[in-house]
Amino acid sequence: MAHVLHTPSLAHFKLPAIDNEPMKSYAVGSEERPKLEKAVADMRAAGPVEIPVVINGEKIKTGQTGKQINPSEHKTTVCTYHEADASLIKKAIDGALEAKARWEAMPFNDRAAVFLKAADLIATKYRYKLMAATMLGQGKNAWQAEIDAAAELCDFFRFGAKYAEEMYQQQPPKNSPGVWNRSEYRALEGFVFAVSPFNFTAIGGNLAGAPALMGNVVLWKPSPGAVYSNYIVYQILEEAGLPAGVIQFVPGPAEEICDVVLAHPEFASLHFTGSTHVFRKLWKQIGNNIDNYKSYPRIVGETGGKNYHVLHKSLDADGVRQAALQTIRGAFEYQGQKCSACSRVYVPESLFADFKKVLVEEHAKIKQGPIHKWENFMGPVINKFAFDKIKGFIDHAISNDDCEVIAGGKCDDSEGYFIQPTVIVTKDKDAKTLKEEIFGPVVTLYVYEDADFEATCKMVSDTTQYALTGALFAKDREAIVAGSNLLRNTAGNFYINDKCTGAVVGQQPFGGARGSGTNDKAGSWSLLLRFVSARSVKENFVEIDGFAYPSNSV
Ligand SMILES: NC(=O)c1ccc[n+]([C@@H]2O[C@H](COP(=O)([O-])OP(=O)(O)OC[C@H]3O[C@@H](n4cnc5c(N)ncnc54)[C@H](O)[C@@H]3O)[C@@H](O)[C@H]2O)c1
Ligand SMILES: N[C@@H](CCC=O)C(=O)O
Repeated sequence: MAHVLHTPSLAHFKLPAIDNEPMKSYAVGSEERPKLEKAVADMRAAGPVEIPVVINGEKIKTGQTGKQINPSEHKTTVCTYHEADASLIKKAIDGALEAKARWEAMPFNDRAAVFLKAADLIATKYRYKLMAATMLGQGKNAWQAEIDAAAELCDFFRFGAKYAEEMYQQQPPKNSPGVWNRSEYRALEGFVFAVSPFNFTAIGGNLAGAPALMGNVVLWKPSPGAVYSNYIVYQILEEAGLPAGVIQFVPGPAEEICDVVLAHPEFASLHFTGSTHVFRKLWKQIGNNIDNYKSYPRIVGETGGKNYHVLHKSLDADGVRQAALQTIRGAFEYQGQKCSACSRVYVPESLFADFKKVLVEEHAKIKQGPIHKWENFMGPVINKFAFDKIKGFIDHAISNDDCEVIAGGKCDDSEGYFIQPTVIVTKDKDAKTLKEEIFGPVVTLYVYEDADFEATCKMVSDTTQYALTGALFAKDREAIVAGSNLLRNTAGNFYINDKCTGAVVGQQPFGGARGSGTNDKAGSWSLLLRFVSARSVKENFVEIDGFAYPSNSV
């Protein structure tokens, strides 16, 4: 059995003050611009790197490899990664369980220090390298890489420590005379399985990092579309002092890995972000294995969205223009590959001509191309599968009499996976592109009669299975109140006169309900609560004279 440390508590430590990581602009002439340019150029010149599986700190080259390509120029490989197979996954689970006793016994300030140091390493020494890997591997431009791989990841680690500290301070409010009541927030028994998506480097770091911060051990299966950046995050945690075995980095074939992990009796929790159908499949698999587990697994999943902007007739000309500009950003930044991306817009008839005019004029100014060309607001979608899927939605709209493509619509995968930002107008409230998640740069507009605002809010609610993000643009305060109420359950993140993307850790805790996930709110205390199992401890200081109650006296 692993030796458990007995560490004296010599003080209650207070974390340093926590704030959002300041964002750099990368404008021409800024200090940071040439540094990032150099990091991207160096990474392109260096060619593909080789990434191992990491188990118990040991870098393992299995010889069974996959590759991550640069979606801006798909002939270029960003990394070749070794894949874990079933026997390595078993080894990873055994090693994690071995590492567990020491890690969960480590004082909180020491665990927190690892993540605070990792955040500082990301903000400084590794900022540009991590951003370059996110740009080249995941097709983000500089600004999108900054808000993800630098700012959000730092925020997840730092605010995570702050929320954990606050959670540990939650103690029973009452003690009867001669009694001391205490609450302990134990790590889960067993291990956590983190399965991360391609689209946010920060999400990968948080899926593995948040449970580990709470004293858990974690198997982290990254997405094939984000292995390079995710491995750098792993290495940063290692450099920050994360003990071997606490997070096992196991890229590889998703289904094979999931089959081994989800069948294991010590499987304690799934921490997933990705598509709704994969999450449901994994949930069913867990359900089917329920008799085999030592504990009831905690299932935490943030999944797809069909996010909306609703405009109200009270907007003036400036308000309409703002709504159009915010729609361009919300729908097309990072090529619409944010779970929060705006995918449908409901516009009152009286505003439609003006809204469409601004939208189409501004759309014509969008520059798209490889992300290492700085003028590009948009880059490629992640891979061939995504390209074909998104093109399928556009082709469907082109061939459908109820739909009109009013901007964009062209797709070109000759060098990279480029899909033009596409605007569709439909007369059909149940159009496919109004209902299904596309996860690409396609937005569908639906025009409603000015008098039908309430019915339209109901339509927004009833059209899809999702409830992730949404925005209401209005000037009239009564309309804002009415719309906010009518749309209450349509979005876990709701915006008033702002786009439906861009949640910031510590400011807008993120997550949706219905088909969009368990809404445990990434970047908040409530997420951390899912990775602990509380123990109530009552200590008694008083002795009793006998077992009988006073009421037994006669
Ligand atoms: N709600 C959120 O916070 C949030 C954030 C980011 C992304 N997303 C969602 O993620 C999706 C896009 O990301 P993606 O393309 O990486 O998602 P995805 O579902 O294809 O992949 C996510 C992870 O699941 C794994 N996976 C894929 N198929 C699997 C299978 N059959 N069995 C087991 N594991 C499997 C992948 O390898 C990856 O690690 C979108 O639906 C988007 O809305 C949601
Ligand atoms: N934090 C992101 C969502 C992450 C999903 O991809 C946002 O709010 O735009």
